[in-house]
Amino acid sequence: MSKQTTNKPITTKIIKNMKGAEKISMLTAYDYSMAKLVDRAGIDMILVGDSLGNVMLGFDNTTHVTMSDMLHHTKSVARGAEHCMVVADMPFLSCHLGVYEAVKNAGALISEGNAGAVKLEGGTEVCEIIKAITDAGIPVVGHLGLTPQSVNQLGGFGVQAKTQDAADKLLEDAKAVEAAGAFCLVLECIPAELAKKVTDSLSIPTIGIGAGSDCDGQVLVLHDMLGMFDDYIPSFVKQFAQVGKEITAGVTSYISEVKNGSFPVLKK
Ligand SMILES: Nc1nc(=O)c2c([nH]1)NC[C@@H]1CN(c3ccc(C(=O)N[C@@H](CCC(=O)O)C(=O)O)cc3)CN21
Ligand SMILES: CC(C)C(=O)C(=O)O
Ligand SMILES: [Mg+2]
Repeated sequence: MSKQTTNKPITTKIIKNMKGAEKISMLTAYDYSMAKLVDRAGIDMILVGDSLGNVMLGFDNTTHVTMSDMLHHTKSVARGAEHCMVVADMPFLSCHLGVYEAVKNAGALISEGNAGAVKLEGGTEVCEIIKAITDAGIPVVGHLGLTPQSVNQLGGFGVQAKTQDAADKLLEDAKAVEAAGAFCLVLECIPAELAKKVTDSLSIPTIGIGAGSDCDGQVLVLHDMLGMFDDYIPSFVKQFAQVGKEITAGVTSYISEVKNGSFPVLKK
C-alpha cells in the first residue's frame, strides 16, 4: 500500500462501534516521525491539532494557524500513520466564510493532506457546515466546550459550561452536531458530570480532554503527555514520560563530547 493512501484500516465505522465496547485512544501529532512512533504504539486516532500553533510554531493561541500550516503538517503525519485514523483540525475561519469555502477547505485536508476526517469547533451555529462537509463524503468530528479558536471571546482557557443554562446549551449543541452528521465529538474542559450526561445522550462516541473519565475516549496533546515542556502545562495533563529532560540530557552530552574532543572517536 502506498504511503500516500488515506485508506487506513481504522474507519469511522470502527470508531463508532467502539462506543460502549472499548475506550478510544487519541493523541495529537504534527509530523512524520512522531506520527510513526504514535501509530506504531497502537493509537486509534491521531489528531493533527491546530494546537500545532502552540507546540510547533510557538504562538500563544490557535487563531494564528492557517490552512497552509494545516496542510503542511497533515501531509507529514499521513505519511507516518499506517494504521490509525488521521483527523485534521479545520483552522481558524476556515469554515466561517460560507459553505463553499468550508467544503473546499475540508476537501483539501482530505485530498491534499491525506487526512481521513476533519474536526471543527462549534455547535448549532456550525451545523449547516458540518452537514455540507458530511454530504461531500468527508467524515466530521465535532468539538464543544472549550473551543480555543474563540479564546478572544471566551476570555481564557478555563472550564466551560459551569452554569445550568450553559450545560443545557452544550447538551443541545451536542445533539445538533450529531444530527448534522458528525461521527464523533471532542469535549474539552467541561465538568465530568456534564461530559457523562452528553456521552449517555449521544449514539456517537465522545472523546474527552479535561472532561473526566466517562467519555468514550480520551485525547491529549502529545508534547504535553510526553513531558516535552517543563514550564506551564494544563492541570488535566498527566505526563506519561519525561522526554524533554531526556532530549536536553542527550544534547548536553553531545555538546560536551564535541567540546572536549571525545566525539567522534577516530577509527584506525
Ligand atoms: N500544549 C497544548 N495543550 C493543549 O491541551 C492545548 C493547546 N496546547 N493548544 C490548544 C488548546 C488550548 N488548550 C488549553 C490551554 C490552556 C489551558 C489552561 O491553561 N487551563 C488551566 C486553567 C486556566 C483557567 O482556569 O483560566 C488549567 O489549569 O488547566 C487549558 C487548555 C487545550 N489545547
Ligand atoms: C486539544 C485538541 C482537542 C485540539 O483540538 C488540538 O490539539 O488542537
Ligand atoms: Mg484544535
